[in-house]
Amino acid sequence: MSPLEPFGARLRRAMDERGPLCVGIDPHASLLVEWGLNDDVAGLERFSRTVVEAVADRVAVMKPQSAFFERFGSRGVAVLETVVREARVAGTLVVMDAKRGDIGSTMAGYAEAYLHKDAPLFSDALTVSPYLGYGSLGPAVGLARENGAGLFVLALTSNPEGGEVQHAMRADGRTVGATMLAHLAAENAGEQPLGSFGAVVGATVGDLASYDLDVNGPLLAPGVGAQGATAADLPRVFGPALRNVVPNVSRGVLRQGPDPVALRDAARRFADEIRDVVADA
Ligand SMILES: O=C(O)c1cc(=O)[nH]c(=O)n1[C@@H]1O[C@H](COP(=O)(O)O)[C@@H](O)[C@H]1O
Repeated sequence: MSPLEPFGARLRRAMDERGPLCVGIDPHASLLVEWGLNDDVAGLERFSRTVVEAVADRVAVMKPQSAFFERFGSRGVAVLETVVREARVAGTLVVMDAKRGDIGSTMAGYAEAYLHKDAPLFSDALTVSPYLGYGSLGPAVGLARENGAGLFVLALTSNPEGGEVQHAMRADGRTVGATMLAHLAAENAGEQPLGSFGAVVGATVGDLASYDLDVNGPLLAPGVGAQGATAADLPRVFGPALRNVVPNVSRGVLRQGPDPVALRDAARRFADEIRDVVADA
């Protein structure tokens, strides 16, 4: 596997081989305690390593949530570096969930931090916020292309508050969320087998019939499990775009720990349910 092979192509293959499930690595303080760990750097490290060892050799994607590592300062970020490296070595693709977004010149710095192949936190893809204007993401798009990485752009997020921004109607009659999807479709035009610039579309957002989800890129769908969505909701939400959906489950799997067998079983149950609904669609 060439490190410069585009993320979209690598993701398509991983989804075909392993199914589309993404397991989140979200070391909430409450989960550390539930697992009998201390809410400290040693607990963070044990938690993350256990999750990686349990599932990284079998799921297509893992998504560490940077916030829960940053909370411990530089030592937490050092753990995050290890998690990213070990998960990638185990054969899964890593989406860094840091939801970065800033004016273009600063965005270039964030891009260097996550999307340059020599960066300590280099990840296969990064979540980014386009709400300083889609064009502000330009440096991240460029560096991702150069390094075979990808982006997941927040379009229609899973939280109930997102609608006030994302469903807002623009003067041209399109919603803000639809505009982000249109930018991504343009970014991915002509890419085979799948573009590298995905959208985040929550599994909880309900009927999206009025949105064109055909962006020729992956759709990261958080919200399954703890936020109330189920695999059975996915066909209704995503319609014909279901084939490109990467459902993320974090707490729904993590709450089954710390037993690695229980974590693996939980991931397999979600993966099986998702595979069945995709096959039936
Ligand atoms: O970008 C994300 O991953 C994301 C976007 C979104 O709209 N909603 C959302 O829940 N997420 C992330 O997905 C994960 C969901 O975790 P669970 O609700 O525990 O499965 C968290 O890390 C969230 O930050």
